[in-house]
Amino acid sequence: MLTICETLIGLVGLILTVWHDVFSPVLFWHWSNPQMAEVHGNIFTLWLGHTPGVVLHGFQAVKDGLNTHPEEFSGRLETPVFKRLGLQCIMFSSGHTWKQQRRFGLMTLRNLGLGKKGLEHQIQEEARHLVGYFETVKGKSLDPSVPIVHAVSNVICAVVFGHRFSLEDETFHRLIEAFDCILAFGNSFHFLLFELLPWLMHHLPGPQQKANSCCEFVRSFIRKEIRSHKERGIPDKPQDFIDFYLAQIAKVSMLLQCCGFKRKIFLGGFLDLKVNFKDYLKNLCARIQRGIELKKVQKELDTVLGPSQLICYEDRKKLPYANAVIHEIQRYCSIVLIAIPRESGKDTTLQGFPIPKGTLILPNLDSVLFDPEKWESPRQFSPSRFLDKEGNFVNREAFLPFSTGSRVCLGEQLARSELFIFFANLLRAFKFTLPQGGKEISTELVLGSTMQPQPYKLCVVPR
Ligand code: HEM
Repeated sequence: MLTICETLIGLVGLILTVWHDVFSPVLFWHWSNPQMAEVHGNIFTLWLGHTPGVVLHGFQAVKDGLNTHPEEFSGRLETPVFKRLGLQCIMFSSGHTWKQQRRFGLMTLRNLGLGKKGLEHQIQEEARHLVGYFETVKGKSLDPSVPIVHAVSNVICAVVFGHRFSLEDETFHRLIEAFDCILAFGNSFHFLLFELLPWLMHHLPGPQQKANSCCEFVRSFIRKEIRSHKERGIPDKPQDFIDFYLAQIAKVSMLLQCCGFKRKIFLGGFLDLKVNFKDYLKNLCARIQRGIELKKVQKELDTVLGPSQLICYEDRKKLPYANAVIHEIQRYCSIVLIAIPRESGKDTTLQGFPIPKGTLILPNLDSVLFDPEKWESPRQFSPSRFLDKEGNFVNREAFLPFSTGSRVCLGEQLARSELFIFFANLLRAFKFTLPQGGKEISTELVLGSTMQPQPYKLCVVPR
């Protein structure tokens, strides 16, 4: 009976939703359209089927919403798809479970050497492999996203599993494909149907079944990794995320069981963030080809760094222009249009507007990165906005690609280090040119859970 009701409610929701055209990716884009805020103000409500969603538009609304209401707006929606696919990871959990996972995640990243030499060494190692790979290609035209995806994925694999994979590894390819498939499903119309008609869609053939089997593949891969960690035993000094996790379970197994702390899912969730980063780096390479003064970055790199000097994150302080270019790319590309939606945990008010418990909160990060109140000519690419008159790097408060508040991106520091070290290594070693007779790289982005460039090819030529 319940499932029939669910289906009927879902159908009504579907009609409403399609009518309002709200859930489709095109409209996802539409919500973030500045004209919506011009008409309705910087805080406005959208009805997503029968759920109210409050969009926070522009720096002030996002900052007020996420920083002054850290507790009230720290929940996530628990949706049928996440439940069925078993995606109860740190990113999508709420309340006590989320707090526990977040504390443990931060502590473990620190223990593994985040902000110290330990994790930086992994990134440098991957940068070395990446440069080595591009050297072997000898300037032939290629899609650079493949080796770049491998490099960033390998950093997170080293953190979680304690080892990297070779570019030829079949399982590694399948793992990356599985994440791509899950993300693609998340952007599809079938995802929407699954949210609205979970019972029906669970039994019908279609992309939802493929996404399910991809989740199962990732889970079984992680199970295997956990098994092999258990077999070799936890070293006195844990080496990776799984070691820390197993050690923690051994210490407080009873407590963890009470909290419903699901290790494999957490790790799965943790892993899937590499996809964000991959899109960003793909974007980075595409944008590099356009009007960016790469030569100026390369001149700065040549002046400050030796040709074979190991590049550290700390070096950004001596490379203000390169640092400014990376920041401006990240602002201008704005790969995460809307931060992962939050859910209000109790009735509250925001800038005088009542926000009832259970409201979906949609912080529009794109509108922050292009807020005309905060950025001069925001639609122009201009690294100098991150430099003062003397050419020193300056931080900008509206630079929030990683969001802000209690659920700010957990991997922010890791991502920043990777971006800087990969970018500096690649630009020191290579110039990037279009293949002869090749098409200009399209600046149209592909809309998805993160924005991606159109497929493209480049020649990576040693300098
Ligand atoms: C350029 C790369 C990245 C960008 C732009 C980015 C951006 C974001 C954003 C916007 C959120 C949502 C925050 C919110 O709900 O307000 C988020 C969440 C998260 N990110 Fe990232 N991220 C990146 C890379 C990474 C990496 C490499 C990791 C891996 C450690 C990571 C781990 C996480 C986690 C665990 C969350 C969920 C935090 C929570 O819900 O408490 N991210 N990220």
